[in-house]
Amino acid sequence: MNQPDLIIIGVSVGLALGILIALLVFFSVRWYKKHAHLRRCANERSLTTLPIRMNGLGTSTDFSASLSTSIANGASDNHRKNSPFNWRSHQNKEWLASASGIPRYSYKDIQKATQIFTTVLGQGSFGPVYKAAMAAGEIVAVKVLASDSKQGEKEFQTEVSLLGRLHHRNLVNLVGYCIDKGQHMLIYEFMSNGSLANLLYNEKERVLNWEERLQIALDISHGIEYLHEGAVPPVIHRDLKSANILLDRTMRAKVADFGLSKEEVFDGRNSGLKGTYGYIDPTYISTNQFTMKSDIYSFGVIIFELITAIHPHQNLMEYVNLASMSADGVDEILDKRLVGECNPDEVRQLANIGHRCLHKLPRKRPSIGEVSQAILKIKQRRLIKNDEASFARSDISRAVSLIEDQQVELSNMASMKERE
Ligand SMILES: Nc1ncnc2c1ncn2[C@@H]1O[C@H](COP(=O)(O)OP(=O)(O)OP(=O)(O)O)[C@@H](O)[C@H]1O
Repeated sequence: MNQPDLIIIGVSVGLALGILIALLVFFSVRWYKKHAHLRRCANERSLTTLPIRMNGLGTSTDFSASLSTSIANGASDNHRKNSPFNWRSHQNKEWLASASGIPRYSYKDIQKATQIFTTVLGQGSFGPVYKAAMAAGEIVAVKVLASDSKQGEKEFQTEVSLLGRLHHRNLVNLVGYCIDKGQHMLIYEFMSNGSLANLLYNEKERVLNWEERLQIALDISHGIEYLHEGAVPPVIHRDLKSANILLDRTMRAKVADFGLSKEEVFDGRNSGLKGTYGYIDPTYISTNQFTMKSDIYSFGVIIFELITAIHPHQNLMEYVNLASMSADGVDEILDKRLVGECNPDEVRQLANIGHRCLHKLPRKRPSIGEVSQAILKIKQRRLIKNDEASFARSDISRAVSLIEDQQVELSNMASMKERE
């Protein structure tokens, strides 16, 4: 072999080696990237997995363990593979729990916090509600879903996943939940002044004054405004009523029970309707279509409850229809306890908003944004009037003190003259 041949062979071998090394590096980088991605995914999954608080002591990850177990079982277990309903519902449950971002408590935690379910705050269609003091000291309300409730599980899932992403100062916030020992519980912030219904209709409660009622109307409309216009996707409450408006210790109102898919209302026939009688939009009854404007209708009913303290089951709508016949008709149905204690113009303005919410045609009802604006205007007008009145008051007092000063000066001058 001559020298040029040797050079060609050397260069070829070198090139082949170079290509081999480049390929090796390329495939190593790909392998590394793929594994790094898988590791990241695994980390992300464990980050969104909720820890379970065990008796307030530390945390346990048996929930994430059960998640990975169920995934592994889902892949290997033929029975589960062949029954997609079971598998999907199980997977869904875990996803809801981990995606909601809300603390999960054990049954023991709740048992201890409620002192073995002793203080009952009330009873709803889902089951009893108890007062509880959590390990960290916060007072909460625990709603125990009745185990015989047909839709309990579904409502539970709906509410946990929904509430996990809905937060507003005029909504009753979900602060925890419990799925343990076959029990499902929802843990809410405690609303120490109970429901609006109780405050309006329980004679033992103190009377809500007009300012408070106006503020409550505004708070409710802000809560609904968040559900209709702030939440993505928007949320229709479907069961707005005074029993679902709760008040905190400063009498600020919050909307409760949103996201609960109610059982059908039973009216002697299988109507298929959801909601509470007295608050249901008549258009929904005839079309079976529930829209945001159906929530507006229910809010209209609540507005008239605030004005009259007459319960919808006590012919409220008949009184409201009569009142709508004249501009000052609402004066006749105003809560007797407010007569002489509030500005009749403000009552009429709020009633006017209420009438618009109750319009027979849903498209003629205002949006919740418009309702909030209109209620806010009533409050603003009052503030302006109060300011004007206080300015006028201060003007008068300034004039009086000026006259008094002048009188003192005159009498001083008179006494000086006398002395001269
Ligand atoms: N977060 C809370 N803080 C204080 N009390 C509460 C709280 N949640 C509920 N309650 C009390 O428990 C009662 C029952 O509430 P729940 O929401 O279960 O039923 P409801 O709204 O009255 O009726 P339904 O379930 O038929 O709509 C309420 O009227 C209220 O007195």
